[in-house]
Amino acid sequence: MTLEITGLSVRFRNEPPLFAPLDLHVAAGEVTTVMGPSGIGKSTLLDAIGGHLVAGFTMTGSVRLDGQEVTHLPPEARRIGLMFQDAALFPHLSVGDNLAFGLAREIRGRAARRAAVEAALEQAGLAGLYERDPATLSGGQRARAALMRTLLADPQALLLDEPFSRLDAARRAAMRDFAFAHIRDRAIPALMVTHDPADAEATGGPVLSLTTEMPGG
Ligand SMILES: Nc1ncnc2c1ncn2[C@@H]1O[C@H](COP(=O)(O)OP(=O)(O)OP(=O)(O)O)[C@@H](O)[C@H]1O
Repeated sequence: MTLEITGLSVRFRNEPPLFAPLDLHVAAGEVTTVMGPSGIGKSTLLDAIGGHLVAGFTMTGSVRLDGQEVTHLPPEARRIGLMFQDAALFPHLSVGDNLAFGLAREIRGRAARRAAVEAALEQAGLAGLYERDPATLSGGQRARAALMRTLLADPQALLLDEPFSRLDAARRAAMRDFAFAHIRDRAIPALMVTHDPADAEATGGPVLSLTTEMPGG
């Protein structure tokens, strides 16, 4: 799976575009880091790619997954996973049911779905916590559960918006390894917004700096 962005720009109402038109190719299993000053439109860029732009914002340009144009598809048809720093688990569902909520529809039947969730919990270092109330998890456990819920939807691409910024240094490194290993294993392209150069370095991938400078201008 590859992610290809061509001439993408976003504006709010009739204001000037947030950033210069963007061309970007993210290879399978690669994480491209998006950096840039506060307010330049990093989160908005991810919203545009995922199809989640809020009212008032419009985009031009195109988003393709494996060569297929998804620009005009609703978010659920794009199958692009989004993980952000405040990703919350549903408080009224157990940890396991939170993950089951994310589970791809292709996995059918109670037993098969339960088994898929148990396996995912184990991979995330959360074995045995299926019935737990999310409120009783540690911050790191919650973050892993939220990331796993996103991964279980079998996304074709992953958008990470400061996913690790609430974690302490040790958990942060562990979560990064966990996330990047999944991205490589599943050979999906990923874009990660971060303010932390250490996050960018850990990806081993390219860094994209959003700017308002127009090319040649
Ligand atoms: N609902 C909204 N209505 C109007 N303007 C908005 C709305 N949401 C965001 N903006 C504006 O759009 C611009 C881009 O915001 P965005 O959150 O994408 O920036 P960012 O680069 O992710 O910033 P940060 O690094 O601070 O998170 C900002 O100027 C912001 O004020």
